[in-house]
Amino acid sequence: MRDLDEERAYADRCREALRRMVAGARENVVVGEDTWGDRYTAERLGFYLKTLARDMGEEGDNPPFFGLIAYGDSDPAAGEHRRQTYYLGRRHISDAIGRPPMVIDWRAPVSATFYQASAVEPRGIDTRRRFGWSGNRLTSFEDEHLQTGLGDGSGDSGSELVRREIERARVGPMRDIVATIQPEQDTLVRTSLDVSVCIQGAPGTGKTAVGLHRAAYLLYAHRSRLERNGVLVLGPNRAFLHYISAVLPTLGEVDVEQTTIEQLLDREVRAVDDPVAAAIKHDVRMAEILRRAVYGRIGRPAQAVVVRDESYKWRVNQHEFAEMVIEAEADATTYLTGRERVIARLVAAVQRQAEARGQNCNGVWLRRMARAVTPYVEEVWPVLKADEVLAEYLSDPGQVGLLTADEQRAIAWSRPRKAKSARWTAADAVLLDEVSALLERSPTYGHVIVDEAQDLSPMQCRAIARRSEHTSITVLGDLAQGTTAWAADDWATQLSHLGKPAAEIVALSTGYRVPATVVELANRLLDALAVVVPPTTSFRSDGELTITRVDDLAAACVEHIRGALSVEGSIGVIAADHQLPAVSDALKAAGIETSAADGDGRVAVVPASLAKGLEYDHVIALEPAEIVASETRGLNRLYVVLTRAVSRLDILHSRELPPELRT
Ligand SMILES: Nc1ncnc2c1ncn2[C@@H]1O[C@H](COP(=O)(O)OP(=O)(O)OP(=O)(O)O)[C@@H](O)[C@H]1O
Repeated sequence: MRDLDEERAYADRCREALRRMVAGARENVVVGEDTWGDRYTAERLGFYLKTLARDMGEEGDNPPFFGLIAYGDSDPAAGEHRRQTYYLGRRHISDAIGRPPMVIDWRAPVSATFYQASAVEPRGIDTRRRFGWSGNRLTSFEDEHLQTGLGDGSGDSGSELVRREIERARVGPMRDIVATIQPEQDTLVRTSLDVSVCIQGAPGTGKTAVGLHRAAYLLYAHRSRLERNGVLVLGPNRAFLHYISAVLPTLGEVDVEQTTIEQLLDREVRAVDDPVAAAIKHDVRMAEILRRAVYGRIGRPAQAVVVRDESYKWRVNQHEFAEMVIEAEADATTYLTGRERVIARLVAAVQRQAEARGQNCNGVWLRRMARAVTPYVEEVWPVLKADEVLAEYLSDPGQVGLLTADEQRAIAWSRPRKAKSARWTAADAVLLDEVSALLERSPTYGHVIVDEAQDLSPMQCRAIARRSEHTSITVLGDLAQGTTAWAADDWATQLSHLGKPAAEIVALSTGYRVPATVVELANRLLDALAVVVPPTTSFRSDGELTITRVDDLAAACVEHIRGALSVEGSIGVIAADHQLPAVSDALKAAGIETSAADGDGRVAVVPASLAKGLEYDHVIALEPAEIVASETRGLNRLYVVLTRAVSRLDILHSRELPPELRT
C-alpha cells in the first residue's frame, strides 16, 4: 500500500490525466464541429462533448478520489478482483484507452463494495482506505483492515474521517456525501430503476441526500433510457431547491429538473383559497367530479350524419352514429382521443360507402371527409379546454354533485365567470392539471423523485402519478413532519394516490444531522403527533442544546447571534411567520446583517413555514408556543423547526413552553 507521499503523487498523476481528458474532450468538440454530417447527430454529440468538457474543466482541482478498496488474495469473495486495488472518485479518470482506469466512478458496480463491505462481511476486501482532504490537499488517510477487523478508525461506521465529515460545521449549500454514504443509504441509492421505493426517514437521516444521489446513480446506470425522458426532482419550496441545487452538478449531473409541484404545474396563481375551500379542492373526490364534468359533455346524436361529396351524398344513420359515440366513450383513454376515434369511425363508414361506388379514397379525400363530419361530432362531443371546464364547474359546482351543499358553496365562485377572467388559486392549478390530463395525455419522466412527499394532497399526488405512469418513483418523506392540512397519515394511502401502491416502504432512523441531545428533545413530541414512525437515533454524540426563558426575545436573540458569530458555521433564526418581521427589524437595528431562507448569508432569518428540508449549523428557535399556536399542525411544525440544527440549538421563550417540551 502507498504511503501518504506516494498517495499525493498518485493524486497529482490523476489530476494530470484528468486535464488530458478535458483537453481531449475539448479537441473533440472542435474537430466534431466540422466533421459530423447529419445535423441532429452533430448537435447531440457536440452538446454532449461540450457539457463533458465544461464539467470536467469545472472540476478543476477538486480531490480526484476519496477512497480506495484493495482486494486480497485469499478470500474467494474477491472473485475476478483478486489482488486489485481501485481508487474511487466523483468521476472516472483514465490516462489511456485500454489501460485500467486510475479512478473509478463511485456509481460503478464495484464501488458498491466500498460502501457495503464490513468486518463482518468483508466481500473479498483486505483494506478500505478513506482519504482526508483539506481543500484540494491530501492531508491524511485512514485504513480499515476488514479481514482482521483492525483499523485506524474504531470499527465500521466508527471511522474517524466519516465521523468528522458528518459532524463538520455546516456552511453554505448542501454538499454531496459520496465519500461517506452509509450502507443502508447505499442500498437505497442503488435500488434498480424498475423499483419504486418509499423512504420514511426521521429528520436528518439523509432522505434528501439519498434521493439526489439516487438521481445521479440512475443517470449513470441507465443514461440512454433516462436521457430521453429526463429525471425530475420535486422539493417543497424555492429555499429548499436553492439549498440542494449544487449537489447534482458536483456529481456531474446538470440536466436533472429540480422544481416544486407549483412550478411544475406552470399556472399563474393570482388568488388564494380560504383553508376550507383549499381542503375541498385538494380532496380526492375532485378526481371523479372533474371526470364527470368532462365526460358529462358527451351527448347523444340527434340526427344522422349526411356528407356531400361532389355528386354523392354519404349517410351514417343516427343509430349507427350513437353506437360509435357510446363505444368510443367506453374505451376512451382521454376525452380528445375518444373524440378523434368517433371522427375516424365516421370517416371509415363513409369510406366504405364511397369505395362500394368505386370512389378513389386517397389521403386528401379522407381529410376532406374528416372535416365534413367534424361539425356533427362537435355537437355531441365538443372540443374542450381545461380552463373553460373548470371555470364552468366553479361557477356552478351543483351541476356535478358528489359534494355536500355546504362544500359546494365553499368552493363556488361568488358569481359565474368565464375562464378568461378567472383568477386561479394554487389548488385550482392542480385541478386544471387534472382536467388537462383527462383531455389529453401528458408526457412522463424517466424517473421522479419526490421529497417531503407526506405534505402532498391526493390531487397533487395524482399530478405526479400521471408524470410517472410508466416509470418508477422514489418517495421521500416523514409522516411526523406533515404540516399541510392534507398531510398523509400513512404511506400506503399516499402511495396509492401516487399510483405506486406496491412500492416498498423502507424506514431510516439513524439521524446524521441532529445531535443526540436535540434528537432526544424532538422525540418527545412524537407521541403527540399521532403518527406511527420510529424515533430517531442520532449518529452524533456532539452538539449542544440550551433552553432559556427571557423577557425580551429580540434582545436575547441578538445576544445569541453575536456569540454564534464567533465560531464557524451557518446560523438560522427560526420563528413563527408572523413574529419574523419584528425579529428582522430588531436584528437590523442591532447592526446584524441577515439573509432570507434562500440567501447565502451567514445569518438567515427563516419563517417556520419555510424551514422544512433546510439545516443550519446553529439554530436559534424563538417562542415554541407561538410556532405551535400559529397553525393547525403547529406541533408538527415545531418538530420540523427543532430538527434543523446541526451543532447547536438554542430555544428562547418568553411564554410557557408547550407541555411536550417541559421537563
Ligand atoms: N452518509 C452521510 N455522510 C455525511 N453526511 C450525511 C450522510 N447522510 C446524511 N448526511 C448529512 O446529514 C444532513 C441531513 O441529510 P438530509 O437533509 O438528506 O436529511 P433528510 O432526511 O432529508 O432530513 P429532513 O427530513 O429533516 O429534511 C445533511 O447535511 C446531509 O449531508
